[in-house]
Parts: sequence; C-alpha cells; structure tokens
Amino acid sequence: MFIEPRVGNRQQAQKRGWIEVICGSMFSGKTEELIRRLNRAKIAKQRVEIFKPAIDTRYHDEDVVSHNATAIRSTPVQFANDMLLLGSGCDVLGVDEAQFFDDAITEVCVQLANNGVRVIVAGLDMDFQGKPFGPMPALLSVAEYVTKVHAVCVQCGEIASYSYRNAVSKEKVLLGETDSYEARCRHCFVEGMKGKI
Ligand SMILES: Nc1ncnc2c1ncn2[C@@H]1O[C@H](COP(=O)(O)OP(=O)(O)O)[C@@H](O)[C@H]1O
Ligand SMILES: Cc1cn([C@H]2C[C@H](O)[C@@H](COP(=O)(O)O)O2)c(=O)[nH]c1=O
Ligand SMILES: [Zn+2]
Repeated sequence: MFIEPRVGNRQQAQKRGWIEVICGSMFSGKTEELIRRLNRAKIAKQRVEIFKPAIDTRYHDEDVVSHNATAIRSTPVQFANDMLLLGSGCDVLGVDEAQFFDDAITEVCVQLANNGVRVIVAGLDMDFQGKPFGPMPALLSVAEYVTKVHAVCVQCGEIASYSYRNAVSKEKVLLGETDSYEARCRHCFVEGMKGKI
C-alpha cells in the first residue's frame, strides 16, 4: 500500500513528508502493522527512528513489542517535543502508543512531515469507555493516510473496535493486556458496559 522511495531519490529531490495514522482497539494489529511498515523502510535503506511514550514499559523498556511478540528497537521519550530533535535527521519516524502523548504530538508530527519526514503513528482511537483517546482525534485530522484495523471480539467472534476493561479501575491510564482488557464488538461492548453503570 505504501511505497518506500529509493534513498537516492529522496536525497536528490526535495524530500516530501506526510503523516500516516494506524488506529483501532487493543489487539487489532496496530503495532504489527507499524513494525511491518518500518521494517520495509529499513529494507529500502531509509533512516528509521521509532519512539514510544516512556510510561509504556509493559513488555520491554525500549523495544516496541506486539501482542504476538514481534519487536523493534525504539527510544522511549517523556514528551512529544523530544521527538522533534531526536527525529529530525531521519527519513521515516514511527510512534507507538500515541494516545499516551501530550497534545503537542500533533504539532510535532506536522512539523516533522513539513520538514520532509514520513511520520507513521499508531495508537488507540478509543479508551475503555469508548471515548476518543487523548491526541488521537487531532492526529487523525492532520493525517494524509488513515488505517483503522480491527481485532476479533472475544465474546462473539465479530469484528472488534472496542477495548473492554475487565478491571475495576476508572483511571484513564491503566497499562495491561488480556489480564485487564478484551477486544469486543459494539454489541458486546455495550452489553458489558450496562452492568457497570
Ligand atoms: N481478540 C484478538 N483479536 C485479534 N488478535 C488478537 C486478539 N487477541 C490477541 N491477538 C493477537 O494480537 C496480535 C496483534 O497484536 P498488536 O499488533 O500488538 O495489536 P495492538 O497494537 O493493536 O494492540 C494478533 O496478531 C494476534 O496474535
Ligand atoms: C483502552 C485503554 C487501554 N489502556 C492501555 C492498555 C495497554 O497498556 C495500552 C494499549 O496497548 P495496545 O498496544 O493498543 O494493546 O493502553 C489504557 O491505559 N487506557 C484505556 O482506556
Ligand atoms: Zn461481540
């Protein structure tokens, strides 16, 4: 779907940047798709940098790791602005778990893309209550390309767009896996939420 222009072409011609967003529920394959695109860029000998929010230490302090255990080395950063300096020299910049970043991430991605960087952002579009998550709506607005991926509803097998939280916490941020979350379709998500209100 996405092409990787040859390094020579990108150095000779003026570099053109853009923003891609990969969104969806938990377990929908966002991280796998991000890693796939970044690995293709590496094969095309492009300079690739990958960032994740420092709070996300679920699987590994530095690697971005999917639920299926595919992994890629990344740099954990505390603030979105850190990526402006650290990512300024690359051709392709990937960001995982974008929902956890501060609102500045949108302007950071715009600046990088304006400066010729291909920016690929992956993140949860909705939180455990089915509400838009952090800076994701703004990122979706400024992206040239948006890919929404889907998981399988663990209750009924339909397509899942929601991340249903089994744990009692009402905090917006609660790191977890299948211990605390289930991928659910709209119907099964709404049914599950009825018992909670
Ligand atoms: N309910 C589910 N639906 C689809 N995939 C699932 C589900 N539960 C576990 N998985 C696994 O999760 C992988 C996707 O993981 P990942 O890319 O980390 O997703 P995300 O980043 O969207 O949370 C799938 O390839 C599959 O092996
Ligand atoms: C829905 C929801 C999720 N989280 C946390 C749970 C996980 O640690 C990450 C999402 O990871 P994934 O790669 O998309 O599976 O976010 C949260 O803190 N709050 C929520 O509402
Ligand atoms: Zn369902």
